[in-house]
Amino acid sequence: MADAVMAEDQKFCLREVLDTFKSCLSEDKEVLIDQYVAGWRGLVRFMNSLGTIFSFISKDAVSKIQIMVNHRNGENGVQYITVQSMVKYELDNGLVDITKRGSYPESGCRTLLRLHRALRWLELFLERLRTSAEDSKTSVMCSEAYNESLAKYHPWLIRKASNMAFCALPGRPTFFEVMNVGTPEQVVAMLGDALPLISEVYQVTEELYSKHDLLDLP
Ligand SMILES: CCCCCCCCCCCCC/C=C/[C@@H](O)[C@H](COP(=O)(O)O)NC(=O)CCCCCCCCCCCCCCC
Repeated sequence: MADAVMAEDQKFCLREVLDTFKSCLSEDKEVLIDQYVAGWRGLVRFMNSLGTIFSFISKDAVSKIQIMVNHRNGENGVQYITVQSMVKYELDNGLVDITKRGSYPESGCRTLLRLHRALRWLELFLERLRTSAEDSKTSVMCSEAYNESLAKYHPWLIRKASNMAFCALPGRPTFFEVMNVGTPEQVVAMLGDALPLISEVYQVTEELYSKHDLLDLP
């Protein structure tokens, strides 16, 4: 059993996780929810391997992932194949709380919006990692990326807890090792490959949400 767990762990490689995000866009640029959710699952697994101090973050991410999986497995699962079809279905059927929280606290639209905002954090953080010098601090890169993105949607206590957790991040060399991608040069190259795709997934979602006025869903 222990061996099986070890083998599982050894297989873990951040390249595969980021590749999942690459596979999120369909040919006609729709965002595929199964792949999007699989990408987040992989990232959460990576975060868990960094220590239990991140478990309050991973709990929230896991619960949002689970809400999306439940929509996909529900009787209207086919409506949730892409973010585009989900938005249309939920809006057409009045399944979204638009101005204040009410009957639909677990709508796909508001849940995915939270992950979407976190994707912006990821994009900013990975870009900082990619261009960082050897002696740069991951905690600083992480909190700068956070302050420019997710922080503005979080209350004071969450911001405080998040910034404390970031301080527990390992230094750049160890962080790169845990990514299990290869040499630092290979990590940087991999990030350079993955980032444009992550950024495109973010942009496509952002434009869709903006077009339907969904960027502030409660
Ligand atoms: C590697 C370091 C990990 C840093 C993670 C940075 C993100 C910090 C997010 C802090 C969230 C704190 C938990 C609570 C959040 C909720 O209040 C809040 C609002 O939800 P509500 O409207 O339902 O109430 N939720 C959210 O904003 C969604 C947060 C989702 C966070 C997903 C984080 C996954 C991190 C994956 C890290 C992978 C790093 C890979 C780098 C090579």
